[in-house]
Amino acid sequence: MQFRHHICDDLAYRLRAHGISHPTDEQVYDYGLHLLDNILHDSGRSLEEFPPMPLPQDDWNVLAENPFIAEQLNYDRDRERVQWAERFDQLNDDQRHAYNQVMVSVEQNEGQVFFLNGPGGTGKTFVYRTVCHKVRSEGWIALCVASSGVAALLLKGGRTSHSMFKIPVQGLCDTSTCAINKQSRLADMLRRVNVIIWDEVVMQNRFVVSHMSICPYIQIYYQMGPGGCRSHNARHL
Ligand SMILES: Nc1ncnc2c1ncn2[C@@H]1O[C@H](COP(=O)(O)OP(=O)(O)OP(=O)(O)O)[C@@H](O)[C@H]1O
Repeated sequence: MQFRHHICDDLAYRLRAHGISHPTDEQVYDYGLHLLDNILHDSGRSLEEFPPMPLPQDDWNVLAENPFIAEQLNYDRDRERVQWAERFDQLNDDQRHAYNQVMVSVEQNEGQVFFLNGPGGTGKTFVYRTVCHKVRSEGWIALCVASSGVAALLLKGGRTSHSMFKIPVQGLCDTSTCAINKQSRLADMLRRVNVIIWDEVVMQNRFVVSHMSICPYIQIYYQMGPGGCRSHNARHL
């Protein structure tokens, strides 16, 4: 109670951004408790386990959307559509073949895994950007990850795969698991993903690749970059 004013000092602003034009102090503190509870839920705990902490009284879920989902949907769909159309018209035959294979799987929710392989500068990035624009123009989620921070910088909305999927950094083996609680907001977002584009996947430890391809959260990922990666259930393009 003693520190609540300091902990919640930016929440009045956030509530105003959500349409509550004059939030009372009680609303601000209650919203703060709700956010604390959300953070604890991400690690499988809850405020109820920490008496005498008060519990939130209002249902703030209707107000506070999942920030992971909001981030992935925060694209201007009309702009994405225009960018998709520009690129789609320019695809050459091979690129169009790869694009069509992936988009059929995405649209029909087939959950296939593809590897796109080719020499440097042959237009692999061009294809996956076209896929991304199409998916985002439909209001769907395209996750872009890369095995290195530098490669992730080149992707729109890109993150490193370790950061996105909480992949263990050390001691990877065939029983390793990603540190994602299935009740977390990150897991909720992953369950809604339509396509995952994974640049430079061949740089990844083989246990990461084989586990992600059977992970129930993941419907599809789509590898770009030179190299000869193989997987029993991947289609090579
Ligand atoms: N169909 C196309 N029409 C016009 N420009 C294209 C087309 N395909 C690729 N390009 C251009 O060619 C250049 C190289 O393409 P891109 O970066 O997609 O290759 P890449 O295979 O991903 O290369 P790397 O393996 O080095 O990452 C880029 O400037 C891209 O805009």
